[in-house]
Amino acid sequence: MADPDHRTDPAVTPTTDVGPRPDTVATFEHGRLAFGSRVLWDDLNLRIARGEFIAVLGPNGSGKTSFLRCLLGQYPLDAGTLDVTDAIGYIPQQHADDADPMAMRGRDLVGFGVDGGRWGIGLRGRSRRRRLVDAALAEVGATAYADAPMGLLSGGEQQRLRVAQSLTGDPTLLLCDEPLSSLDPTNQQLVVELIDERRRKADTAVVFVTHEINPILPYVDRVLYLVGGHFRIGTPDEVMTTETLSNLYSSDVEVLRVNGRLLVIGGEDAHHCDHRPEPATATTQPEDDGGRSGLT
Ligand SMILES: Nc1ncnc2c1ncn2[C@@H]1O[C@H](COP(=O)(O)OP(=O)(O)OP(=O)(O)O)[C@@H](O)[C@H]1O
Repeated sequence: MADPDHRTDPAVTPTTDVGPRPDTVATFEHGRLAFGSRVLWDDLNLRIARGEFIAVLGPNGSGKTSFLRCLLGQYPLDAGTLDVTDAIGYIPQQHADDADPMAMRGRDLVGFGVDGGRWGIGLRGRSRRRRLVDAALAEVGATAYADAPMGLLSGGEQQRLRVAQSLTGDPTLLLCDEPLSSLDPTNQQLVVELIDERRRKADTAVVFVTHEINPILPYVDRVLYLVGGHFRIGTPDEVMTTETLSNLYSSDVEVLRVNGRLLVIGGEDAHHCDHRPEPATATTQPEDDGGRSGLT
């Protein structure tokens, strides 16, 4: 967790602890990712511990999926280092499935997690595959409909199968890219509980990209909030405040707590400044920015 010595702003954790630790699944040190002149983040120092639940928040285009892609090894950092476990499970955005939903059964989808969809695996491979698929289906309670075509299943059942697919490799780090979108509140709750159960049972770290923090708020240890090349890291109580988000968005944002839920007013509108770097303002950092600005 936070190293008090690195704190420049008592409200947030700007630069989290760095250095090797056995209970760590990923460590960014001075990480920077940019596409051309567009900097998504710079000087990112973040250690993700076993069993930790991290929510990645931010407006469209702020770099949430790119953050997952870095962890998956698909996007190399432009500067700094990333040390990450290779035992990673991944729940992609729902529309990422490209197979015919009526031609594919649930267990086929889960099997892709074992062999990536390769054909021609030998007999020994097949029995191992079946064992891993059955175990993953049981872990998420999806055995009963594993042989039905995906296209006949509800959104919640389909998402359960995607969670199963992500667990076949026994991950120590589970990356979730908006797994709740297009689910109703009941199924959102079921899927979050499933993911959190895995976290608790196997001490698997969870990095959860979402536009809506409320369904996961009770489970979240820390938030990584990305906006237009800036970021904040800290507990929900530290980051999800009027002061911190107004500072991050460089505009008025109000955070209200209503019946245990967070209501953020203004942030989504403000995000459209994410192309804001201009020569005159790009190098101007808020006083408490602690060097976390990604603007160059
Ligand atoms: N391979 C790439 N090459 C160039 N630009 C890219 C690439 N990948 C992402 N980007 C750009 O980086 C920015 C961040 O994209 P990313 O998909 O990470 O955002 P996001 O926060 O996940 O957005 P959303 O909430 O809409 O899913 C976008 O402007 C996107 O166009």
